[in-house]
Formats: sequence, structure tokens, C-alpha cells
Amino acid sequence: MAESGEPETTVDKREKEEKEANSTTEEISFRSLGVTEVLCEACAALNWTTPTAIQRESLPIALKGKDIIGLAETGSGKTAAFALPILQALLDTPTRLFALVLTPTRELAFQISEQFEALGSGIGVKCAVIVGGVDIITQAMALAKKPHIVIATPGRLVDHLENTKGFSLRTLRYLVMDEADRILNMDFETEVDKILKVVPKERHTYLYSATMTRKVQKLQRASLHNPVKVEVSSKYQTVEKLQQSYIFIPSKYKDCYLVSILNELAGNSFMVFCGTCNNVQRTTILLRTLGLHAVPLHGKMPQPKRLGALNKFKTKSRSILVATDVASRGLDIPHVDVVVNFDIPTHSKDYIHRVGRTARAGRSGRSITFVTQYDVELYQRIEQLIGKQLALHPTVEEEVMALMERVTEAQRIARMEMQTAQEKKRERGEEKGAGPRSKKRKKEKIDTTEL
Ligand SMILES: Nc1ncnc2c1ncn2[C@@H]1O[C@H](COP(=O)(O)OP(=O)(O)OP(=O)(O)O)[C@@H](O)[C@H]1O
Repeated sequence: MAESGEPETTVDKREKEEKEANSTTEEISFRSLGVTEVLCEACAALNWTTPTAIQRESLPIALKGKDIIGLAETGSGKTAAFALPILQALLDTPTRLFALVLTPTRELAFQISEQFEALGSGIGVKCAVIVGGVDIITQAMALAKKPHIVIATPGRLVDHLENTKGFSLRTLRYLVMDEADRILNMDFETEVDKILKVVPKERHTYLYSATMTRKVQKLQRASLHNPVKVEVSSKYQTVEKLQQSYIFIPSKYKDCYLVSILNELAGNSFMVFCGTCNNVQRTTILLRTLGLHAVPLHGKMPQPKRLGALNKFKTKSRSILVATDVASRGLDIPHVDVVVNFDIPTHSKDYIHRVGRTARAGRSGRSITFVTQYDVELYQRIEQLIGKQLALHPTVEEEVMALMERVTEAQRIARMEMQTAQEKKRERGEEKGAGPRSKKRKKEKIDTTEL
């Protein structure tokens, strides 16, 4: 062939190109993986020079039309791993209501839509975000325009499937479950079953997450066709550049230690995770009383406030986001430096997602987990899951205790403000739920309400 002086055939050339492309990781490009020119240009415009590991592994398989179960660490570019093949297929066969992406939280749905729009800017892709807490008529109008891609939380999508005239998913060719283990767990069971009943059986299905259920039964519910499992790491790994530590303290001093750590690491951006909506609210008031720039994010806030809070944090006008697990999955805010697990996560997999809000896309970051006398067992489970022991975050007890007086006063103010807010709510008859809803809306299970 080429060696024997004969001209190189196309096949030879292709083989050579493939060999070269595979010789070192650095040389692999989106183009060599089979991504079409216009989408490669979109990646370049985002300054993505090389595909990430999950993209390298999954793109060629997806472009061959296979179903995929994709498992890779947080912040490793899973969104593009499913968005690029969908956009490429859409380019080949322009079809309205072509793909549906299911996500567990509203904020994540908006973020995924932004990524589809950034990657699909050159091909004029139209997306619609269908989530709870937002005006349903406007959404129905957006669906009537028949977008190419729908990104939705399950509850609100079912509402539209049942009540919005003329809306159906009959033309759907791609279904994605992002944060798939969460989408397939019991909280969304009814909604997901309803959705699966009305989407075509002949379709491509992708499941992606940093943690995946091992229960085959659950995975079977997504009715994949001979899926290929693309697993970039064999264990549940946290990112290498993440410096993880813990502090072991009596429960009654948690507030003091939190304030102390926020002061010690001042100048950084923090995400502080709490176990309940109430504790998010209380902790935010406490921090604000002490002059710290905190905003709350939880599932009982009205949607415009949720987006407002997130925006303030994203644009760095606030440096501390205090949140429930509603913010633990998927949110991509590159400047997060420190994750504080103020309340230890009760499900150890949530730990992986929470700390994954920092050290994203090759950056570094740190996490500090508060462990009290009540949390030892949960803490041990986390260490077991991630397969490593965390370092002890050094603290000077006397310095922390010196804050006691101011913190106690702030706790008192926070308690009072919480009480006043609750009384006001009671007066307005809004004790339960995130706000007034019509009977029909009540039927919709609020996505992630309890978070
Ligand atoms: N090839 C690439 N080169 C550089 N940056 C990239 C590349 N692909 C994606 N990114 C960026 O990496 C960041 C993380 O990507 P993404 O949000 O898709 O992560 P993820 O794997 O879905 O994380 P999580 O498990 O937390 O949801 C984003 O800011 C994205 O723009």
C-alpha cells in the first residue's frame, strides 16, 4: 500500500488519521471523534480545545446511534456528551420536538438549555424550558411553536402532556435523563412512567450522571435498547483537584464554626449546604446579621426568587449561596471555590454531587464537611463510598469561641425573624407550599419541593 509506493487510498488515510488521533489523548479532537464542522466551530467558540474523557468515550458511540449509560465525575462535561450527538442528528434530520431532556431541578433545566443554545447557535436550534413555578400559558405558547429540544422537569412536563392541547411527543427521537439516578428514583416515579408511555419506543435514550443506580430494575424502566455503558471512572470518584476535609465539632457550635470558616477563607465564593429549607433560611439570616453576603436557595422559594438568588451568586454580587440539595446537582458555576457541608448529607451519593459544585472542568477547589456527634455513621458511609479518608481541617478553638457572643445574638435575631415570617405566612393562609396554586397546579407534584 502506501509503504510499497502505491497511492494511499481513502481507507488508508482514514486508518492513518484514526491511528494518529488515538495515539495520544492530546491529539484527539472533536473532529476526529466524528463531530461535524459547524459543531466543532461551536466548541472552539466556547474555548473547548480538546474533548473531555467522557466526551472522548461517548461521542463515537452516540454518533453510531447507540443508547448510552454514561457515568463520569462531576464537572467533566457530560452535558455536551449528550448535546453534541443530538444536535448532529438534528442537523441531519431537522425535526420539531426532536429531543427531550429530563432533569431533576428547574435551575439545571435552564442551564442545559443555555448549553444547547451555545452549541447549536450555528444551526439555529430552538429550545423550550418547561419547569414548575413558571407561568404555564407562556410555556404552552412556547410549546405551540414546536421547539427542537425540550428541557423539562418531570412534573410540569406531565401537566402539559395532559392539559396542553396539541402538544405531544410523538415525533421525539432522543430522550435524555440527566442526573439519571435521581430521575429514576421514587420521587419522580409516576411522572416518568407517564412520560415513557407517550414517547416513541423507536428512539435513542441516554442516561447520564456522576452517580448511577446499580439496580438493573430501575435502569430497565428507561427501556434502553442494548445500551453501551460508558464509565470513565470505575469507582465513585471525586475530582482529583478537589481538596476535601472535615471538622468534628459538637452540634451546638456549628454556627460559630461556620462563621469562623467563612471569615478565615474570606475572598472566596462559597456554597453552604443545609439539610432543610428552614435551616437554609435561618442560616442565611444569621450570616447576613453578621454582615456576611449570603443568599438562600431552596425549593420553597417562589421561582423568580430562586433564579434571582442564583443570579446574584453567579454574577458575584453575593459570595455565599446557602442552599438545600436543590443546588447539589449539575449547577455549573465555575467560580465556586469552597463547598461547606454545614449539615452532612443523609444520602452519601449527594456528597459527591455537592462537593462537585467546585473544582469543575479541571479547576481546583475545596470542601469542608461538618461532622457532629450525631453524624459519625453518615460520615463513615461517605468515606466508604468515595474510597478515601478526608483530612481534618485545622481550627483554633479559642479563636472560634471568641465569636460566640456575636453569633448567639445573631441566632436570636434569626429565630425572631423566622417566627415573624411564619406568623405573616399563617395570616396569609400560605403555611404550606411555595405559594398560591390553583387546584390543577396542586396536582403537579412540585419538582424537588422537599429540597
Ligand atoms: N471539552 C471541554 N473543554 C473544556 N471545557 C468543557 C468541555 N466540555 C465541557 N466543558 C465545560 O465544563 C463545565 C462542566 O460541564 P458540565 O456542566 O457538562 O459537567 P457535568 O459532567 O454535567 O457535571 P455534573 O455531574 O456536576 O452535572 C462546563 O462549564 C462546560 O462548559
